[in-house]
Amino acid sequence: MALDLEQAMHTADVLTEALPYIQRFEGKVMVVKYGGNAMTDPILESSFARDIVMLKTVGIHPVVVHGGGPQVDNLLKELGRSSDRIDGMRVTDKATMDVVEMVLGGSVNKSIVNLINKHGGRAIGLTGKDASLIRAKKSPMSKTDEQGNEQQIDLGFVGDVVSINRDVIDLMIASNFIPVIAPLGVDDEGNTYNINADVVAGKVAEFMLAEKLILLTNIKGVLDKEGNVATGLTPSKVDEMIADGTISGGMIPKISYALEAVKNGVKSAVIVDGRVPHATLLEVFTDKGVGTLISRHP
Ligand SMILES: Nc1ncnc2c1ncn2[C@@H]1O[C@H](COP(=O)(O)OP(=O)(O)O)[C@@H](O)[C@H]1O
Ligand SMILES: CC(=O)N[C@@H](CCC(=O)OP(=O)(O)O)C(=O)O
Repeated sequence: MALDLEQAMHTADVLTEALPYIQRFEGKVMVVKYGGNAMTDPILESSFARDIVMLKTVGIHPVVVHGGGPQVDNLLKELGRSSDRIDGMRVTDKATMDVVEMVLGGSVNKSIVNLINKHGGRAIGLTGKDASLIRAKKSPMSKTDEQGNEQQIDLGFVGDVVSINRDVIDLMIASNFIPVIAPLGVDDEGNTYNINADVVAGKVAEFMLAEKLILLTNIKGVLDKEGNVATGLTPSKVDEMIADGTISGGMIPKISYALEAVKNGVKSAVIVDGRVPHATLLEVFTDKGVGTLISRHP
């Protein structure tokens, strides 16, 4: 009996600790990017879905943007195909684009929607093509070779975000739905583009002037040369870390677009370990949020 009371007091403490955060964030938009690498375990998937439902229930407006890179890799492999990545971007030819659309706009999007709804949320899945939510253009890319010459790289159907039609998201929020967005975009000619999910999350956060951008991934945060979680990152420090190879691969778009989102009006962005159960709740409702924080007011 005494133990039960102790447990109940602990629960009361936890709820009380959350109160100022609930009050502060009520009515605010939070964009949560759910990376394919964080979708690995059914327990973690459920804890993610419950966190999103919890945010909505206390009056915050979560907007989910998801990835699914490893899931695309799996289907490509089953089909006997593969694709290269350059600085975290998948080189996407027409046949790869079809697979990307099938996986991100299909199975991955629907399973996240299903999971959130199973936990009592009202999620609606959409891709950037629905109501032209994500206007895109072909992404130009260049890289400096070992001789110091700039080389143009053709990434195929990889897109950059031109604009986000926030009316669509506002409408869903106003009707109490949780938007779950797959990172596909469309241009004026109707071409479909594969866009890195971190880029889409950063841009959605920017266009929504979100309170927070939470990027869930499979590592503790941005690691410095010594392997410690880096904090207080500035654009020039990040450029330095990319140039010397400390930041590479999928971390390049993640940190770059998180910085850009904050520069363009998002209050804070945080790169957190999605392998920790309830990583989103910890980040939003406690002081114990961990990972790499980028904020306008350090
Ligand atoms: N400096 C760094 N700090 C942390 N992770 C890094 C760094 N440089 C490269 N990475 C790689 O970036 C990965 C996260 O990016 P990515 O695989 O695209 O994840 P997600 O699927 O969550 O978007 C990490 O697992 C790690 O391998
Ligand atoms: C252009 C590009 O790289 N697009 C990504 C989109 C999915 C994604 O970003 O998934 P994660 O967040 O799980 O890495 C891809 O094709 O893998």
